[in-house]
Amino acid sequence: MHIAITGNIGAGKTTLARKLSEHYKWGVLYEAVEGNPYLADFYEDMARWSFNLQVFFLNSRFSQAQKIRSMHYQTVVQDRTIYEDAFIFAKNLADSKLMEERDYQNYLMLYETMINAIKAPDLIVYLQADLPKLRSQIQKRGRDFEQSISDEYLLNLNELYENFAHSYLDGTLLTINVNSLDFENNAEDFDFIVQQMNKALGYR
Ligand SMILES: Nc1ncnc2c1ncn2[C@@H]1O[C@H](COP(=O)(O)OP(=O)(O)OP(=O)(O)O)[C@@H](O)[C@H]1O
Repeated sequence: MHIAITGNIGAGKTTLARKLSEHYKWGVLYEAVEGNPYLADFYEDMARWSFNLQVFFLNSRFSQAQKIRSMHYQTVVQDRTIYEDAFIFAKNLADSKLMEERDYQNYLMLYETMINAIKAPDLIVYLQADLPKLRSQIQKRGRDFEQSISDEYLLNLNELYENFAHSYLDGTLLTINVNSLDFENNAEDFDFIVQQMNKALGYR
């Protein structure tokens, strides 16, 4: 089974993916930040590096989805989906004129070819968080290159996340508002998420 966690930068996907994999004894595939050849440059100059970064993420997410389906004997939780790359991050860059229209169209054609070759996750868990929560987590994590992220960028992404969550029809999507949750340090908060997931997965 393929479980995917979606949500804006700093929503807590990586932490939740880790905690869920420990709790359910699932496999886990993280987003590759170390070893990403474009990410730091992208945050310095988005217009220059947007297309390069998007192609890198698209390929990495596509390989993950293929790998998960080939591991049919095991449930795997994935930190971020290919949908977010195309309909949230790349779209935001095109809308903001930080990616040329012809590059975005080229990217979307590549995305279409790829999406036809993979299956949708069995469950998507969307971690919904407002700006103050995202900001505080980004600050806490302290990655140098993320400190330049503007409020506007995060707010635009949040709007696209909401559109995505409301229009997603390829499978089940569970929305969890995490503004007042601390599922990393508070067992009750983590339990609250597990209960909702059990229900969505049809577990008792
Ligand atoms: N398609 C994309 N376009 C632009 N930036 C992306 C894309 N996918 C991921 N990123 C960036 O790569 C980095 C990934 O970091 P990480 O895996 O820690 O996830 P995160 O989004 O910060 O989430 P969380 O805190 O919820 O785990 C972030 O800076 C994120 O914004």
